[in-house]
Amino acid sequence: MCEKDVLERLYEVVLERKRNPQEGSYTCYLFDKGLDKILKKVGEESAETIIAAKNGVAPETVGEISDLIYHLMVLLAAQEIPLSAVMEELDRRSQKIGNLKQFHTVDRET
Ligand SMILES: N=c1c2ncn([C@@H]3O[C@H](COP(=O)(O)OP(=O)(O)OP(=O)(O)O)[C@@H](O)[C@H]3O)c2ncn1[C@@H]1O[C@H](COP(=O)(O)O)[C@@H](O)[C@H]1O
Repeated sequence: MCEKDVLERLYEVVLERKRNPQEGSYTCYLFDKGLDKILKKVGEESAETIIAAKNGVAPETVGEISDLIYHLMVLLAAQEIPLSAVMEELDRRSQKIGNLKQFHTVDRET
């Protein structure tokens, strides 16, 4: 099973929670709390990802990235942005290689 399938299934579950709230659902708790709470969680999970990566413990980094991706899915659903919009953007970018801009090269040399 490829990563895209997992993401699509996760996004579907998140959308389903938004449409049909369920007791005991953490996703519903986030939608109930609203956008500020969802954004705080995205920030928190981003910071935890950075610290886990800095500590160099791969399973912790994987866990934090998974938390971050889940909360990003909730953010997409909250903003009514389809996951396919992100997939299409990534796909569009994959058509182009050699994306390093000239000024990045200069930055590294100085
Ligand atoms: N992928 C996830 C997922 N990743 C992380 N989390 C939850 O995110 C929370 C993050 O933990 P924290 O300690 O940072 O937060 P907390 O202290 O529990 O709560 P707050 O700080 O947000 O108040 C935990 O409660 C995790 O269980 C997730 N909750 C749900 N999912 C997916 O969503 C599906 C539906 O879940 P429910 O909505 O709970 O039914 C699940 O089957 C999963 O596929």
